[in-house]
Formats: sequence, C-alpha cells, structure tokens
Amino acid sequence: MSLSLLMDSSSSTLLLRPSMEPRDENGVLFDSSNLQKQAKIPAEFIWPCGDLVHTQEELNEPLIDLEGFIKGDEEATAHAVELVRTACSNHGFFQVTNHGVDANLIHAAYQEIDAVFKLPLNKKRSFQRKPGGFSGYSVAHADRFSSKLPWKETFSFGYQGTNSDPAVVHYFRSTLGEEFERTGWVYQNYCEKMRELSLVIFELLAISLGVDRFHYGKFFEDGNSIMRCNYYPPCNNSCLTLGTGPHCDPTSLTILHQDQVGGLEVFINNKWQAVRPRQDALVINIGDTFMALCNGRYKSCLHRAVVNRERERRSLVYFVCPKEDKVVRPPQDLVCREGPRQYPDFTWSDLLEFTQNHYRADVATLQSFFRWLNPTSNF
Ligand SMILES: C=C1C[C@]23C[C@H]1CC[C@H]2[C@]1(C)CCC[C@@](C)(C(=O)O)[C@H]1[C@@H]3C(=O)O
Ligand SMILES: O=C(O)CCC(=O)C(=O)O
Ligand SMILES: [Fe+2]
Repeated sequence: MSLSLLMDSSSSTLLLRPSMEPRDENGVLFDSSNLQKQAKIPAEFIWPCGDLVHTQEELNEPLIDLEGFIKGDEEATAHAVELVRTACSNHGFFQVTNHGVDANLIHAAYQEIDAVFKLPLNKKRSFQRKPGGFSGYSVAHADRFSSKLPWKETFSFGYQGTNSDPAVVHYFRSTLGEEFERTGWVYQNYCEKMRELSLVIFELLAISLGVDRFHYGKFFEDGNSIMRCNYYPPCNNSCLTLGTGPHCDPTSLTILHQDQVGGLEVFINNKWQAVRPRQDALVINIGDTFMALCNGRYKSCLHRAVVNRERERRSLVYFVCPKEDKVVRPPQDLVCREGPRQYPDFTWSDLLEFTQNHYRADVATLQSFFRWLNPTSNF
C-alpha cells in the first residue's frame, strides 16, 4: 500500500507533507465509490479494537421543545433551562425541536450536498481542502493522516454571520462553479438559520449558568463558524472502521442534523450510547471552547460516528466558533461565584491552528493544546 500519508499513529502529531496525495495500492487517488466495492478495506482505515466496541444502547438525552422559550413563555423557559443545565452538567448533549429551522431547508441542504458528493473525483479534487485550511473537500482526511482514516468524505466552509454580502454563495460559485449558485443560496440560508438558533441556545445556556443572558450571544456575534457536510458511504467491513473517530469537538457549540440512518454515538457512563435520529430535531453539543468559556461547568463529551454495511449516511454539522483573535475566558461573575479558573486564556485562532496543523482532535485536545501553547504552565 503506497498511501503517501501523514500521521504518526503512535501520537496525535501531524506530519504534514502537503505535496503528497492520497493514493491506493494502484497509485489511484482514493475514490470512495471504488472503496465501497472492495471486499476488504485498506489497512489505513482499520481502527484499534478498543475504539470499535459496538453498542445497542440508546442515549436518554433530553428532547427540548424550544417553542415556549422562543415565545417568551416563563414556565416553558424555566423547564428548558432546567433540562439544559442537567444535560450539560452531565454530558453536554441534548436535542431540540421547534427550533425554527424549516424542514424544507434541511431537506434542500441534503439534496444539494448530495450533488456535490456525487461529482467525479477529479472535480471534487479541484476544491480539495488546502494544507492547513479547513474549507473544501476531503476524502478520508487522507491528505492529513496515514492511519485510523475516517470512512467519510467531507465538505466544509466558513460562515461569518450577517453581513449584506452573501459570502457562502460566492464561495460555492467560485470554488464549484456557477452551476452551484443555488446550492450556495441554500447553505447561505442554512447557516443564517444556524446562527439564529445558536443565539437562542446561548441565551438558554447563559440563563442556566446564572450569567447575563446575552453574555455568550454578544461574545459570538462576530464569530467565524464552520459548516461541515459529512457523507459516510456504506462499508463492507463496517465493524473495523469508523466514520468519525472518538473526539470532543474543539469548537464551542455544535448544531447537528443527522439523517434517518443513525450512527452518532456518545460516550457516557463508560459506554457508547447511540443518539436516536429524529427528523424534526437538531442535536446540540457543548465543545471544548464553550467548556472553557463556562469554566468547566458544562461538559464537552466524547462522541463518534459509526458506519454500516448497507446504507450511506449523511450529517450536516454547524460548529459555532468565536472570532479568531477573541480571548476565550469565562465571565468574571461565574469565576467569582464558582472559581478558581480551570483553564488559561487562549484564542480560537490558536486552537484552530493546533487542530488543523499539529494535532488530530480527540478526547484530549484541550489538555494537549495547553501544553503545546505553554509547555511550562501547569494548567
Ligand atoms: C475544528 C474542527 C476540527 C474538526 C472539524 C472541526 C470540529 C471537529 C473536528 C473533528 C471532526 C474531530 C474528529 C477528527 C476530525 C479530524 C475529523 O474526523 O473530521 C476533526 C475535524 C478536522 O480537523 O477537520
Ligand atoms: O456525523 C456525525 O453524526 C458526527 C460528526 C461529528 O461528530 C463531527 O463532525 O464533529
Ligand atoms: Fe463532533
């Protein structure tokens, strides 16, 4: 196997060799449609046994109806706040319904991105992720890692929030071609809805933490978030590989929609538990950066995505991130009440740089990041 890649499997250190490209044993660039046809998957996709433990259990995360809170109903707000507080103190995962994102928009987002993943490999390679960047197409992250490759294709791009300039539309037009203008508009609208929803969730989080209800909304208002579309092909050896390996999101807040196939699992109480797919719900989880912003009160929890033999799976993931150079630190009143500080100050730009160039996000991203940032500090 002459995969020309890139990750030292003994540690999580990336060995980036940007000029090299992912190839199979015939020297052909990785093409997931070919991989699907093979009886045996290449060794680079095989994960250690410990990561492959199968589960039948379902997570009993709360399903929070946002309608009453959005309308300003006091009783509904108190109920939603309580559910958020309990879920986030324990594991950081919950689902929301009546979230204000139109089901037709979610449907359109899947349809439009299917067309992107179905493009010929050569075309997809023309908008492949550039070394060190996060936007663009990636197949198995094979340009970044040499082992434990994820069984997925991804397409990611940034979203900077409300300005009159539809930057997502420009991104699609300029990277994929004019014929993808409509796809660009669907994702422009999708991201705008995600941004609006993130403000609702930040308000709930703030109330539940007893800080000014607009504190986090203000912190993230000029943020640069990341939209990622995941396509997980069926896999003949699905019990040997993973679609997305075990990790905590290094980002702040994740808003995820998974299709009806299912595959998202969370590690809670020492076991993997499946998050049941619900067409009408969005999965919300706390990321490492928000955990730092609330001084560790709320948890960023280990999760993964499994694949299966029969069915392709898709998920749409919106990662809320602050503006790059903003200092990530918890509000003073929270620290005064519940101190001491659990984490040092940092910027999202440093953590993003760490995860894109030096470290493959996993369960220990934050601790490893602090050591990298300041080797002498004992945080
Ligand atoms: C900042 C990010 C890095 C990853 C994309 C976003 C948020 C989640 C991270 C990721 C999904 C965690 C698992 C490993 C990873 C490499 C992946 O499988 O995609 C991570 C993303 C990445 O570095 O591209
Ligand atoms: O596809 C999924 O369900 C999970 C993906 C995920 O955890 C991620 O992209 O960070
Ligand atoms: Fe994740």
